[in-house]
Amino acid sequence: MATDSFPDPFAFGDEIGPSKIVYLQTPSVGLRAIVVIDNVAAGPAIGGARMAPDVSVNECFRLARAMTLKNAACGLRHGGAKSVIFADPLMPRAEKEQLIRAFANAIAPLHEYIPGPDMGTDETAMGWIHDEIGRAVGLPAEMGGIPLDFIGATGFGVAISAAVAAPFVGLSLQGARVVVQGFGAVGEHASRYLEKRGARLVGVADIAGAIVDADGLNIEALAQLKRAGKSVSEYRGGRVISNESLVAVPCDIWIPAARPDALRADNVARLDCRLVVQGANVPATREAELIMFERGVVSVPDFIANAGGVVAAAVEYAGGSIPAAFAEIEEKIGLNTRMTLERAREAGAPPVDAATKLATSRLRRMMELRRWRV
Ligand SMILES: NC(=O)C1=CN([C@@H]2O[C@H](COP(=O)(O)OP(=O)(O)OC[C@H]3O[C@@H](n4cnc5c(N)ncnc54)[C@H](OP(=O)(O)O)[C@@H]3O)[C@@H](O)[C@H]2O)C=CC1
Ligand SMILES: O=C(O)CCC(=O)C(=O)O
Repeated sequence: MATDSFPDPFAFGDEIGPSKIVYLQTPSVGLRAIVVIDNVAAGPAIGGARMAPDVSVNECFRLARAMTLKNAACGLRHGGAKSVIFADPLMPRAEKEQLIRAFANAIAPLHEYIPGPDMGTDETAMGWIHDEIGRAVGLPAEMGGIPLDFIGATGFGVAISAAVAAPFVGLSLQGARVVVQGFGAVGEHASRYLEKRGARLVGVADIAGAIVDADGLNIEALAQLKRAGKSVSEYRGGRVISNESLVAVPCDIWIPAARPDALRADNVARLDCRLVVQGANVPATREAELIMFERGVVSVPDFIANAGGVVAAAVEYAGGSIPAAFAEIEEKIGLNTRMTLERAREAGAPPVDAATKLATSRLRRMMELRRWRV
């Protein structure tokens, strides 16, 4: 199927999906977007709408698959999808609103896709989409939504996952040293929730730089810098290091909370920690997972640890409340983290393999119940 100028559109296909890859263009407003609806056996697919200038179809597919596994692992009545709007998220607000509203209209016929916030979009953007087509999650509280990023749903889940995983590496969160790559919605809230449980943040990075302090960084001071549009590397005190060096900062728990493939074959051996809890989506390559396993670093996969946002989104979709969302996140992520690490230990296998089995066995059961399996 592939030609020299166009990739094979079925290259990603396997027994799970994707069910649709849709390219969207509205030239009059400069909209260019891709939606990957991976699998809808469990119900309409929920997945973030990302705004970024540089995401490939392959990356969008990997993100959609992560949503399929995440939603299945959590037993949600939703399939997995992801979308990317190719644009600079820092564009002027009026232009962004026009683009997002155009995106909403372009996805209107894709009834099996429910968009949520992701990197470069937020609850306001979801409000615009809902206003256009009556379908989005992670809505502003004023619209009856659960503002996922404001309440730190994903960061809370990451902290729960870390708390359950810690004893598997003989660690207590009390006094545990934590490094976080990315200080956005996930990174900041994960840092805060872990600090509440006694851990201390000893290293953090954003796009512009990284800062470390073995005695602990002040999270509120870092948050103030970000609110003022500055980099965490402008923090007073501590030591500025390069972004590439963050991976080697001595700590107990290393949390990727930024872009894909942060941990790769060429840098993962530099990790100096016992536990990795994946806040970002697809932050470790397959090779990196295997190297961590060989080196005895326990790695909790993204679709287990970072499900807090989508669990809250599903609760919102079903008409539930913020306290109900927190309770479900704690229960589902705690249980999935424990089952993943126990099964990995029993099988002598990397946690990502145990977690994939856990998610796909639930998914296959749902696929068997659907007519279109035949
Ligand atoms: N928000 C959510 O509920 C969920 C998010 N995720 C995933 O978590 C990750 C982060 O999402 P979210 O926090 O919402 O995104 P945000 O845009 O709020 O934050 C991303 C952070 O990562 C930083 N960053 C980007 N690139 C780099 C880099 N190369 N090195 C270091 N830091 C970098 C950004 O820096 P700067 O501040 O300078 O821009 C920013 O601080 C993504 O992979 C996302 O898909 C997964 C589940 C749910
Ligand atoms: O934003 C949402 O609704 C779902 C969260 C999401 O996209 C993710 O977990 O990556």
